[in-house]
Amino acid sequence: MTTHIGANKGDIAETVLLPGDPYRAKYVAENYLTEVTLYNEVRGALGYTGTYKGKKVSVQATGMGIPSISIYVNELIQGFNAKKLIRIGTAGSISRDLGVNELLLAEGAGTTAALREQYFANKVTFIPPASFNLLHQAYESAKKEGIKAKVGSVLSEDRFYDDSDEIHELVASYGITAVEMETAVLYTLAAKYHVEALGIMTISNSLVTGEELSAKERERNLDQMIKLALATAAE
Ligand SMILES: O=P(O)(O)O[C@H]1O[C@H](CO)[C@@H](O)[C@H]1O
Ligand SMILES: O=c1cc[nH]c(=O)[nH]1
Repeated sequence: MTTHIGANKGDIAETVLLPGDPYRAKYVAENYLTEVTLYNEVRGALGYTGTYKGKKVSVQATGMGIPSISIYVNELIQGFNAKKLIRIGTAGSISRDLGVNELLLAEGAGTTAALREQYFANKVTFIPPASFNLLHQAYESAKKEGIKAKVGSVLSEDRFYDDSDEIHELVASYGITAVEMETAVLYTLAAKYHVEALGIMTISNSLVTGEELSAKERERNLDQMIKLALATAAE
C-alpha cells in the first residue's frame, strides 16, 4: 500500500496503462480485460488489474497534469514494481498535419513546466525520449492491427487554459505537433528509475482549426488508442 494507491504488493501488473480520466480506466477494464479486480479507489483514481490475451495488465488513472501523474508513476514504480508504463491520453493538435481523431505515438516530449529545475538541478535541459522498445512495439502493432498512428513529439504544459499561441507556434516550428499535460514527466521518471514508458495520444481537438470532438465522440474514438496500447502491452 502506498500513500495514494490502496493496493497490496502483487495486485498491480508490471505493465500499466495510464489514462488521465478514471472513467477511461473503468472503460478499459470493463470492455477489454477479463478476470478484472478493482485495486484502487483512493481519491477516485480508479485502478484495475485484469488479463488481456493471456497477459496480466493494469490500468491506473493518473488525474490531470504533471504533479498528479508524478504521484502515481512514482508509487507504481517504487511501491509496486511497475516496469512498462503506457499513457493513453488525449492531446490538442498544434499542427495542420495532425487532425482530430488521429493517433500520435510520442517519441519525444518538451515541456514549459519546471522539470529542468526539479530533476536536473537547473543545469541541464533534457527530457528523455520514449522507450525505443515500446515505441517500436507500438509502431509494429499499429501496422499489424491496421491502426493508423503517427509518430511525433508533444509539449507537456502546466496550463490547459490561457496557454500561449506564441509558444505553440515556436515549438511547432521545431516539429512538435501536439500539446498535453503529462508525458514529459512520465518519460523523466521512467529514465530516472530505469523502466520503460510510452505516451499514446488521441487528438481530441485542434488548436489550429478549432475543431473538437464531443464528449461522446471522444469516448468512442479512444477505442483505437486503447486497442493499440493493449496490443503493445501484450507483446
Ligand atoms: O485525456 P487525458 O489523459 O487526461 O490527457 C489530457 O486531457 C487533460 C486535459 O483535458 C490533461 O490531462 C491532458 O493531458
Ligand atoms: O492538454 C490538452 C489536452 C487536450 N487538448 C488540449 O488542447 N490540451
